[in-house]
Amino acid sequence: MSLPTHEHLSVQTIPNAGRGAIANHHIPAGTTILSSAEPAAHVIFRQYRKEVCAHCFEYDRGRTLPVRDSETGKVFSSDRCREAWLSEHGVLGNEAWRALHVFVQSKSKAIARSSGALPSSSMKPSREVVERAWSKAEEQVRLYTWSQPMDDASRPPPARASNRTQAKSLSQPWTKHVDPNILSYFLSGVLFRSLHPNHWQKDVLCLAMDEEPYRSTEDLAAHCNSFVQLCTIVPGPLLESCTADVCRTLINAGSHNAFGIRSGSDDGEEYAGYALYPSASYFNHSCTPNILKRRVGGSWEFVTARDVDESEECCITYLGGDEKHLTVSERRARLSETWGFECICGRCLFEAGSGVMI
Ligand SMILES: C[S@@+](CC[C@H](N)C(=O)[O-])C[C@H]1O[C@@H](n2cnc3c(N)ncnc32)[C@H](O)[C@@H]1O
Repeated sequence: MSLPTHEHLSVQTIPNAGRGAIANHHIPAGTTILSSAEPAAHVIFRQYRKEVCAHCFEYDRGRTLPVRDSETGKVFSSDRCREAWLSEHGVLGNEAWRALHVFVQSKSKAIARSSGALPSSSMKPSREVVERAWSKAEEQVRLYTWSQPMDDASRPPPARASNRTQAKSLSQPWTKHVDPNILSYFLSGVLFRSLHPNHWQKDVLCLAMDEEPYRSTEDLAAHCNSFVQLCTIVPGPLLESCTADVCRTLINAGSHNAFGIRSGSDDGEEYAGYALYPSASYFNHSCTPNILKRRVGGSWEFVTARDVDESEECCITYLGGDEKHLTVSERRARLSETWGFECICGRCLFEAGSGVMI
């Protein structure tokens, strides 16, 4: 695994903030220092599925977009976006999205009843509980795979699987609750892993990982169930990429690195989903950022907000526009709640240490 290098930026260690993006040289205001590639994984939340373009993420104030692919359920801003999306995902990708669409449609009544959410406790699961849940999910996948007609003689048999255990496994709760948002996020990442194995290895596996990403035991169960369900849905050639390791990486990386898919470029009101952009994930947060980000289609551009000195850290803001005016303690509380860190940017250190109300 290697860290990315850019014309304007190097990735370096930042005291108490992991790694960050440092300017290689003086950069004048208004310079585009980075354009991200397409996301490695993303989700457009189900309630926005008719309003956000699956290719360029355009959202037009709730307008239903004009081009719809009835087989995958995706909508697009234009035929061009649809064509680009189809060629990007290839035959296998199309087949997988079609299969997911059929599965979700078949569960739509149950999804509507539960509104996609499990009743939630506030208990964060311990690491031991997390490991146990994922081992169980992997076992369920093995049992399911074993119960299917063999089209692949190389599949390993599950350990100690009696017919009774198999039958029991197949009637487990993982078949009942369906979360289309998690399924969609997983599938996009599994496809990326399958279509771009080098980028997965080089770019995704280097990201900062959240080792405790689950908000509650129900949240953990929803992710494990989605993994099992996805294994029963995806076409055979994708199974190699549809593993617990891949899905867990997607969760752990997404938790610390994902960008919101919002209306407008930066501070939009509607939160319609999120996406993982590995090359753009080395920008730390500052409450007085020197870098502005703007969405260009399905990617992001990063532009210097002012002159940046050689060796200065380049930072964006993780806060929304309306959050800039909060006090230091309010900003820190938001960042801690959403991102899990105590902000040590210059503004926070100054305000926290200078008698400004905290
Ligand atoms: C998108 S990543 C940024 C790159 C990351 N530092 C790395 O090593 O890959 C976000 C994580 O960086 C750290 N971070 C970013 N901004 C920070 C700040 N202002 N203060 C402290 N930690 C910060 C937090 O751990 C946060 O979860």
